[in-house]
Amino acid sequence: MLRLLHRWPGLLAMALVLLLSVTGAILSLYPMAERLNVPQVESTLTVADLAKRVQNAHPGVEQIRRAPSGRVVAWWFENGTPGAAVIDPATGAEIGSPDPAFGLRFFTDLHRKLLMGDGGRITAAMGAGLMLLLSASGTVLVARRMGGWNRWFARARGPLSTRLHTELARFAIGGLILSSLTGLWMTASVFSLIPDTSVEPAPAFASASQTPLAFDQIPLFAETPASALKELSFPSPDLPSDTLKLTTEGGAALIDPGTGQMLSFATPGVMERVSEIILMLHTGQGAETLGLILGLMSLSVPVLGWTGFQQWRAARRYGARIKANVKPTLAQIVVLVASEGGSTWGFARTLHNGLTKAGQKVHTGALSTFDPNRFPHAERFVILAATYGEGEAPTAARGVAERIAKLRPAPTAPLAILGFGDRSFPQFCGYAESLAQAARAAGWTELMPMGTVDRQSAQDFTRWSRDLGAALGLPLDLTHLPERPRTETLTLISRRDYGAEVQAPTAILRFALPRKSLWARVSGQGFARFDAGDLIGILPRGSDVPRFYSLASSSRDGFVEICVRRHPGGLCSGQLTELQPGDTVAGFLRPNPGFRPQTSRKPVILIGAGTGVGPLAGFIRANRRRRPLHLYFGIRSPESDLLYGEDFAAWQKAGHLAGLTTASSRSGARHYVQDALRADAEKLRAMLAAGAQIMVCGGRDMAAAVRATLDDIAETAAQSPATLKAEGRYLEDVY
Ligand SMILES: Cc1cc2nc3c(=O)[nH]c(=O)nc-3n(C[C@H](O)[C@H](O)[C@H](O)COP(=O)(O)O)c2cc1C
Repeated sequence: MLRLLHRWPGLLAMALVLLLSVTGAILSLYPMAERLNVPQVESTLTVADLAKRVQNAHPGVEQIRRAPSGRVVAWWFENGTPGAAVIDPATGAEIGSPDPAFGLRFFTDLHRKLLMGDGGRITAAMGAGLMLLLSASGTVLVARRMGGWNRWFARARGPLSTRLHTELARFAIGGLILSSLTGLWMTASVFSLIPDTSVEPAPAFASASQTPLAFDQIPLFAETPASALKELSFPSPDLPSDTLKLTTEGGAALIDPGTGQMLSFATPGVMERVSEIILMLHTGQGAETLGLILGLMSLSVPVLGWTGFQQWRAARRYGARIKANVKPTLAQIVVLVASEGGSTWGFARTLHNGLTKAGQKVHTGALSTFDPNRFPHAERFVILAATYGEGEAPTAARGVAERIAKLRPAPTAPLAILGFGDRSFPQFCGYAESLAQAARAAGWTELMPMGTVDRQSAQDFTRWSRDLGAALGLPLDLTHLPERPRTETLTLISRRDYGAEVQAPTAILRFALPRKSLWARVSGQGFARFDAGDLIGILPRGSDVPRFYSLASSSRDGFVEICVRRHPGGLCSGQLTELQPGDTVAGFLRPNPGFRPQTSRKPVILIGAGTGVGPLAGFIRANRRRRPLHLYFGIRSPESDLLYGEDFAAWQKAGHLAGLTTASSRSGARHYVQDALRADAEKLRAMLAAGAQIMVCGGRDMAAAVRATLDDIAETAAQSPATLKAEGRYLEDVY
């Protein structure tokens, strides 16, 4: 409920809340700028001195006002015309126009009333109300996420967007609550919803017969420092019994200009003082540093909005579809999920529903935010974890195994782990295995031995669910019906064929970008935004199990390109390599952020063989900044399967590709790509010493041979693939 209260106002009113916070942050700069720019009154200057200086310069002075920033403005009426100016209190001379600068007026109007009238004011107030709702619900959610109020300052866990959202919220929430509450108060007072209890001194009349005294003869003027002045009104020359009126923080007094006597006095009421403090807290006038801090806090709103939106999208994709998710603090069984592509969430949902039906209080959430303190009543933990790369964690769960290994004490509730993977990878369920080892290292009790699910096998899952049921003493026998991924239709526009002569029939297939709705474009969903190296899942006809291919293009190229080799008997590769322009396939996008060149100007050594050149070609095509990219490409024969052979010369000419080395295994000297690397050892070492990154894409055997060769070539431990990997400078996309 609380989450909904946080999410929907956030999403619906994002634009309005953003506008208010950014304009608020801009306006917070003005009071400080004003304080720094206007001359301040000397500490010894009295109201009498100031009044005299101004009157000398402008005998027709009607009023002097001093703002909290120290800015003194005088109004006068002389020779039949009114005038006003900012005054230098040291001389009484004019130093500028009192009208606010265009920027200040514009941003104030935008902030207060969206450049409209009362309708804008009410909308802005609604924005402030929503900000208050978001901040208040966010406060409780942060406390919940951290595992209680006493852990408010504990370290935030999880993927970057989640951490950033929590950290910023902790920094800014107090300021946002203050600004929205004070903003609401100010709008309410504009609409007279707050009683005006300002007290005025009782009316009084001056003795009309007396000539006005010099200001320093008036005791109150001589005693009051000019720094305490708020407003001084002079008597109207047309009304002989009119009085002087002096307003300071302490109150307002009416004074007889002829006798210097105070005729009446009023101190401000509680409400008036409260209103003043609220005005100061909201505008920063009179509290400029606080204003700047509040402005800085407001600036966190755009980032909070964006990271919150990212979390909503991630939750919508997976977690939000978990029905009857019990609060973490009340859960008996906690199911934690580490997934990249989302299919493991589908299994988690089946498990969640099965356990709930069996009468358990179950909470299912992402492993990335795991913190045992969030689950004080947990009796059992279950981790469902997919594996990526070479036995590595899905992107969001990186670092969790290391954290688990350091848990002291380990949770008392026993743990069951189920790994999801693919037996054709050498590190089958390698990440789940690392988690199991980490749990052992921490001394976390095992509920049952680790289970595995190969290629999302429903049978494997059912078998494991029975074992889990036995361990929990519950009748579990779960059937998982995989959800068909939501696909889009891709139409082939062109194909280039290679390799038939060397028994490696391969095609570069180029599809048109599917049409995107405006919403998909704005939110970057599906094919709206992707990079070379991301994956496309293709659902072949006759199967609900997707096959993944690395993308050889980015959305900026305006097409979707993949390289496919036809495997004997391969269902998907067979269908793809038979496509003709105009034919369609069903596909969906899966981001692969772990395989991207680092942003830097340093060289990149691209190593690929066969269809593995696809994403590498995509990086080269996208290399508009002409970073030095060196491609080592293993093929069978230059006459037959040199994929992108027609493009390399142009890319080299355009500066997109700095070096190209091919190694052909079925012609001439029978070279493999690792032989080409060995021949270039000197050059490679120099590039690595210059901070180069290595990216390898292709078959598993090729990748292993490349790793071994580079290990041989490395002269120092710092250049070894293991060290480079740990630094994120050695990336592999292997199949
Ligand atoms: C790029 C890529 C790399 C993978 N690497 C491994 C691996 O090293 N070991 C393994 O057992 N499974 C590996 N898999 C298989 C996935 O772990 C498996 O398909 C899992 O069910 C995906 O779950 P998810 O959709 O929840 O992310 C890999 C899959 C892909 C697409």
